[in-house]
Amino acid sequence: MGDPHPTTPSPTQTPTPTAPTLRAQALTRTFGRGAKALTALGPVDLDIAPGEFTCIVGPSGCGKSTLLRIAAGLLLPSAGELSIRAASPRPAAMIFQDYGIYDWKTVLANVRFGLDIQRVPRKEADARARDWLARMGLSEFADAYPAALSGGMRQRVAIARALAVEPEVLLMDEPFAALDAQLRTILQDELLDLTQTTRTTTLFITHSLEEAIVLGDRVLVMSARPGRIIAEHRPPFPRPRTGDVRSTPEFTALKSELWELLRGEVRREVIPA
Ligand SMILES: Nc1ncnc2c1ncn2[C@@H]1O[C@H](COP(=O)(O)OP(=O)(O)OP(=O)(O)O)[C@@H](O)[C@H]1O
Repeated sequence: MGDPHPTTPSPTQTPTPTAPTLRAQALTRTFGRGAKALTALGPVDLDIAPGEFTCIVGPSGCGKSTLLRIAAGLLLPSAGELSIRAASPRPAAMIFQDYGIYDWKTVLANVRFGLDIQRVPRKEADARARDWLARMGLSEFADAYPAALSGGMRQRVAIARALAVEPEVLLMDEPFAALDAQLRTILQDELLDLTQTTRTTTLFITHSLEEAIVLGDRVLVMSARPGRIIAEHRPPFPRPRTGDVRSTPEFTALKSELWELLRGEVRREVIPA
């Protein structure tokens, strides 16, 4: 049997300049068994370079969350593999659509949560959590409970909590989907600002093409289930960029191009062949 992890690239392969932080190879996930088995994802091959912000768009049910859950280690692949190249044993932090924060903990305790798990000393953890709350404009809510916060503020708490642990990889599953359009735009701009400073390697799932184009170094389009990557685009906006790119003709053109691709896949999902 051949070595599944050859160390020397074959002559036909172009060597990658930098080893990817996240790599998926022939990744597949099936749910259920026998006649009821449903292939949700794959095969997916994907490399994400260090510091790269990759967005994935695709029709509902095409396996986007499944891919992210495998990356987070919450789910095992059925075949293929996904590996994260990182220095720390818990390199990834995840942010969900429904915030995933604890109602019974104060805002400060929520932001400190990941640091407590990492056994960061209390004083340092408090200071780092307060620093992130200040960056997210939430200092005055440190002692409040999440029930007292708006949806946008809760999502800021979730972002602060994820970034406070200084993750090597950030996994975001439609983090702004529950917010209204104006707030969504504001949080997109904030995230743009933050991630351009931290340069955290990010995999971001969204239904919104605008969001993907504003935020992503790369936008990947997935097919209808079982989700495979069918196209890749690089928004032509140099970094650091701002939300102003939304009003450029290039933005509108790319959005139309992506929608043309996606429309076919959404139709396939709604009206299967
Ligand atoms: N634990 C599970 N058991 C059985 N089926 C599952 C499970 N998780 C996901 N699925 C199925 O796998 C498919 C892909 O689901 P997934 O949530 O990954 O899609 P998605 O692209 O994230 O969808 P959406 O955009 O609607 O959130 C769906 O058909 C879903 O019903």
